[in-house]
Amino acid sequence: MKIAIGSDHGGFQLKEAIKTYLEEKGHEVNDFGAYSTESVDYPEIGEKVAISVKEAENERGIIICGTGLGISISANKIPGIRAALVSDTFTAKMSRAHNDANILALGGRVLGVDLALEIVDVWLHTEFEGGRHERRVNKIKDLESKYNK
Ligand SMILES: O=C(CO)[C@H](O)[C@H](O)[C@H](O)COP(=O)(O)O
Repeated sequence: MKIAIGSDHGGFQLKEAIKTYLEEKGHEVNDFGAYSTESVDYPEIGEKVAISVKEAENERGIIICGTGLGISISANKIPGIRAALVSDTFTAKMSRAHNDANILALGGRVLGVDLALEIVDVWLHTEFEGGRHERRVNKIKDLESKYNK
C-alpha cells in the first residue's frame, strides 16, 4: 500500500519507528517530515499529508504530533479527509469499519512504540463496512459541502 506519513518534532521518533516497520512489511512509505527533532509546526505537516491523501497520491496517511490533537485537527480541515485520533486498537478498528478514516493520527508523547505498531496494523487491515455507515459518512461529506462554500 502507498502510505503518506508525517509528524512534527513531538512525533518524530514514533514516525521513524512506524516508517521502518511499514517498509519492512513491504509498504511504500512517503515521508513528509519532520526529518529531525528540530521544532516544526504541526499544521504544515498535517496539511501536506492530507493533501497527498485527498489527491490520491497515497491511499492512506499516518500523522503524529505530541498528542495527535493539533495535527489531526489540522488535517481534518482539508475536505475529503477523515483523520481519526486513536490510542487503542478497538478505536483503530472502528475508525476504519464505521468511519472510513483515511488518516490515522497518533500521539508520539502518548503511546509506546509497541502499542502504536499494533494500532497501525489493525488500522491498515480493517476494511470499511459500508451499509448504514456509508449513509453516515455521506452525511459528513454533506456537512463539508454545506460549510465549505
Ligand atoms: O498536539 C500537539 C499540539 O496540539 C502536539 O503535542 C505538539 O507536538 C506540541 O504542541 C509541541 O509542543 P512543543 O512544546 O513545541 O514541543
